[in-house]
Amino acid sequence: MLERTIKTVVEHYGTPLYVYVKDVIRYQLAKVKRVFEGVRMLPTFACKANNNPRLIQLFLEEGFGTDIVSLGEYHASELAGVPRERIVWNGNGKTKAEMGFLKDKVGFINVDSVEEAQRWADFQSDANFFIRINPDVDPRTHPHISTGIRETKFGVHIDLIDEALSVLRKQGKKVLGFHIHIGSQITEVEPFLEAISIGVELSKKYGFGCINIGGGWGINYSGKELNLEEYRSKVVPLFSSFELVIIELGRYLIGPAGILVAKVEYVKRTPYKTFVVLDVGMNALVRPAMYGAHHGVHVLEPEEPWEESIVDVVGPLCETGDVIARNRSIPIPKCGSLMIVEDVGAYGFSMASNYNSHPRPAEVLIDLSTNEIRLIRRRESIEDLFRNVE
Ligand SMILES: Cc1ncc(COP(=O)(O)O)c(C=O)c1O
Ligand SMILES: N[C@@H](CCCC[NH3+])C(=O)O
Repeated sequence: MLERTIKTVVEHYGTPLYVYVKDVIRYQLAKVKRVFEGVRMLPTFACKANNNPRLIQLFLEEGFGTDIVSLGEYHASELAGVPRERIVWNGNGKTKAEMGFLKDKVGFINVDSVEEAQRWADFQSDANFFIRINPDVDPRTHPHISTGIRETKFGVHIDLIDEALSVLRKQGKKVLGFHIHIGSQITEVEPFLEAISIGVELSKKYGFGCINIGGGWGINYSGKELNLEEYRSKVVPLFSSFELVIIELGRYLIGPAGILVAKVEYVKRTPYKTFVVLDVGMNALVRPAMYGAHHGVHVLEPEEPWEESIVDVVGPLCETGDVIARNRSIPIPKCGSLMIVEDVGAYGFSMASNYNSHPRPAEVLIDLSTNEIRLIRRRESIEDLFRNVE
């Protein structure tokens, strides 16, 4: 059924195309809600994973707010209609211009350093402040997306908490608690348990009844994902005495709901290797090139006779690293047929670029239960690329 819908959608909107499946979003949301049953919380969606306001709206309808890191993400939240009291502002490099603009437009501000705390002296704000701590816990994920070990640029070292707190309090800022976010695509419960336990102990020591536990839940790209039963049984009991627990999930909510639909231009055979050449590459999906990330690929129409080969699935860009999938055993696709790249709902479109002057793909939201198909971002045009040229 999904395949038939995809063909219909492509007839209307062409390729390359990001397609999000509402039914999967609902499924992910239900799983998250089940984990936190009985906990007093503010769940937020991390807009950096996907900034489409029409998707943010789906989370808003389910009681979510947003985690933002820029004026652009604030604007995405505003377009979606997210109320101030549900917006959490993160970032290790908040500019004074951003501080002046956002100081009374967000409900929560996570302060990343003593130096940032000092900069807040220039601004009045009645927002709720949290101090992001660096718990020095290894999340056992890709080094580029590991944020909670002491070598990374994020968070206040535990020895500097008193200083950050006193700087903010002297300014009359309302400090409600600690924020902990140790990284992304974390598939083991232990690092969460370790880091959040540190946050909980510190909250007790400082008398805080609120805590922000960040995001980072890992999804199943290639066999392993975070075990939510284990998370519920080991981590959630830590929250029993808190009056507010904030979470900032991105990937878990939207990652599995997105696919990238590409067209197979042709199959190139050399004496050494076979390449499936798509009409899209690292310009629309940079994760494989950037992190060596694995995304499942699915051939809709195999060549006859059916022949499985080991191939590299590549894009059209002038970069050797422009690879979507490396050394995969898949059926050889028919030229001109469609190929699907899986689990790209998070950090797919939001990290897409115009490299080699390719316009970014369109985005479509589909609901398999009602057959509803909705274009939620039109394809960029060549004119869009040069709109700002003077
Ligand atoms: C502060 C903060 N919160 C939340 C997130 C969302 O992370 P994820 O998409 O892994 O849930 C990130 C990204 O890692 C982040 O930096
Ligand atoms: N961009 C990363 C996730 C980074 C999370 C940001 N704090 C990825 O694609 O996996």
